Amino acid sequence: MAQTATATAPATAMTTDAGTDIGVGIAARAVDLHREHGRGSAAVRALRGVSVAFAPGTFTAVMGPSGSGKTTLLHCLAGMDRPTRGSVWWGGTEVSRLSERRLAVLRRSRVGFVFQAFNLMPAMTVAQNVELPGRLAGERPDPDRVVEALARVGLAGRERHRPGQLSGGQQQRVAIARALVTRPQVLFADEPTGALDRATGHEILALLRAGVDRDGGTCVMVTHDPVAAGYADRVLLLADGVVVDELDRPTAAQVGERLSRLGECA
Ligand SMILES: Nc1ncnc2c1ncn2[C@@H]1O[C@H](COP(=O)(O)OP(=O)(O)OP(=O)(O)O)[C@@H](O)[C@H]1O
Repeated sequence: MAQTATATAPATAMTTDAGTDIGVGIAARAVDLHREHGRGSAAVRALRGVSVAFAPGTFTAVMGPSGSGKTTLLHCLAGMDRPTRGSVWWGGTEVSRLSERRLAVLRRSRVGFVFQAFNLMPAMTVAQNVELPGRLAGERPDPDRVVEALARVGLAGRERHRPGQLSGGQQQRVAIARALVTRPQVLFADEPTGALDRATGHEILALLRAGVDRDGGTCVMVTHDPVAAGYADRVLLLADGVVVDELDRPTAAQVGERLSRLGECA
């Protein structure tokens, strides 16, 4: 794709599929997002017109049945996948129109991503893992930032350990520090507690919640777990590639109930 000038977001309030007015102060948003995987008769319409906005300083959980498009939405929002149609914005920047090169540079500084499986390099130290994305981008590591990022996730003093010397929860903390080291506008997390036991999962969720409450970050998390979704300010429910419902300040019980209703409809 040709390199394009940075476009400016329209200064109008917007509405999600569920009809909630989000307003103009947004960290990220999707506008009429469509994503088709494959072509012709084998094509799968993973997203079929998702419009949603994420206000700064909020924690959103994305839920829905298997195959409803959660990961596809997260990847499009994080600039890791390109929508077939529609647009993705980070603040006033239209991400979906950027060249690959500009997108890669911007993605490094503006968003962080945490995976279920931690994705750490076992032969590297904790500090080297946190520095790695910057090094791959040709940047000189800033040791103070690495130390600060590790302190924020409760791992001060663990810089020289290897991932194999840490528990699963601590490894996920390293992955979160790696995602936060550039102080991104939005942290995206795909099932960040999926590989952890319940107690450790709660520690990670509390950490994500603190990143929003204490540091003013914005977090968007895919999860299958209603208890995890209970940490969020808002839950978006996806089914068949569209947002079908939205819950504000949800309890785990409310989320579970809506999910089972969705399951009955599926
Ligand atoms: N690379 C791909 N090629 C073809 N189809 C894909 C690809 N990625 C996803 N899909 C399809 O798109 C649809 C949405 O997938 P997606 O992974 O976004 O759903 P999900 O809600 O995250 O599912 P799960 O909860 O099982 O992880 C599914 O039907 C899936 O099979």
